[in-house]
Amino acid sequence: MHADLLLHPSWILPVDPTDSVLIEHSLAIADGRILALLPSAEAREQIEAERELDLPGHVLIPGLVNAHTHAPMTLMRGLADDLPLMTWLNEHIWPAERRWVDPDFVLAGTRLASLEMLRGGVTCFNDMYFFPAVTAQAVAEAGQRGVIGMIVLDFPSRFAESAEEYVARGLQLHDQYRDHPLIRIAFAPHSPYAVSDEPLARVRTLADELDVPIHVHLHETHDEVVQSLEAHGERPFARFDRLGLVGPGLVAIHMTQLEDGEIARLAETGANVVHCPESNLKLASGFCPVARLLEAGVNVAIGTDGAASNNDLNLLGEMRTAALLAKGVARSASAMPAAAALRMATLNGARAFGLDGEIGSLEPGKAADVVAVDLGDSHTQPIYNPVSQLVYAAGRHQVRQVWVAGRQLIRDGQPLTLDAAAVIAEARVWAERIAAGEGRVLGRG
Ligand SMILES: CSC[C@H]1O[C@@H](n2cnc3c(O)ncnc32)[C@H](O)[C@@H]1O
Ligand SMILES: [Zn+2]
Repeated sequence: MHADLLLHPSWILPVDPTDSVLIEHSLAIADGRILALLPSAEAREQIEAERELDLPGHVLIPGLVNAHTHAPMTLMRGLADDLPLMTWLNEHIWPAERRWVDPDFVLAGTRLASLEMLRGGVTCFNDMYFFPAVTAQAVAEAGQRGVIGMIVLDFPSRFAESAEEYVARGLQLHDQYRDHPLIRIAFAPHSPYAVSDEPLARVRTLADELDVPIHVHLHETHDEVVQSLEAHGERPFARFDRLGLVGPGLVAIHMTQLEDGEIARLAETGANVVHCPESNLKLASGFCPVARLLEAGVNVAIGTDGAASNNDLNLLGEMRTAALLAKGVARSASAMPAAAALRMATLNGARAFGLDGEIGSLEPGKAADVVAVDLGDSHTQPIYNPVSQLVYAAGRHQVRQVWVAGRQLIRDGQPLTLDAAAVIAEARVWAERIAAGEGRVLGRG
């Protein structure tokens, strides 16, 4: 057999149905896809590779999938902290976005986000933000994978005047990326409180026609549910169900407020939930009942949310928070084992966007989105169990090598497709502009 690249790590966590831990196995890549996983002794004998890479002390995992973020908001990291959701949004973030967000902001912010995520082993992310064509362009240029949202809101922004215009601009984006190998387009109506029934019904019809997922903030806080009961006489999830939006294409972000009947309905319709534990904790939004959702058979993925409410895009850290929080919420130490957290951050994320045939696990035939994490650091020693070390002890600086579709994007921790110094300098220019406009003082950092 001929391969372009043959990797020899100490462990491979393929994220297969039995949560295997492969020791002394190798992974072969050819034409951007995984060719084989096999014992290293056999691989060295049977596979003729253009390049071989010994990775002693490293664990290979599938590329991480950040299932919900707002990439350009890296430029608003730390702009407004320690506030509840609606104060944070209405009094700080939305006014700042009205003032600052334009295509250049989105380009600089997405590049900063891509750099952060790639260095942390995130090979694919699902995004919702203004000027999504600019996000898509930046992600494609970085060689990363992205699911980019056709956003819909009732209110105007610099991007669009009306719900109809948001939809029209989204459809143009969908056309533009119809055949792109790395970019997928999904609908992303913001939330039940920012999008009215008519555009939601249109989104549902178009999503069915185009066969794309619908990604939405849903049941993020208790106040959202109360407000919906006052305005519509029903809970937001019931309203979405009435409008025909609840099904396998629904990707519901947050879901901190759930009744038993709603969990059953999510399970029976095959809808997906994205858990954003750190954003929910920081905004004090509530706790997603992840263990109950998993037990009911709901597909649950993990997202960071934006860098203005987290405040990082560290999915390795998010897995740890998700696993620890699930145990606390369920009062059960086995509520989310380490392997379940890894599955949620990889295969479940892929599945939420219909990408599980292509990415999310290390299987022959799938795209070679692969991450090597060095567990040789003092704080991940000794290694009784690499899954445990990865989820409970490792830091993202231990991500050393990253490939997307077989192309290396991070080598020895350094980006190959992004100029880190230029990306940081560009972000700094934006920070100076925003700080000056908002009457804030920046240090030299
Ligand atoms: C339509 S562009 C995305 C929009 O969402 C805002 N946003 C960021 N984080 C959250 C969150 O946790 N809940 C609701 N809305 C959020 C972002 O600032 C953009 O305006
Ligand atoms: Zn969000």
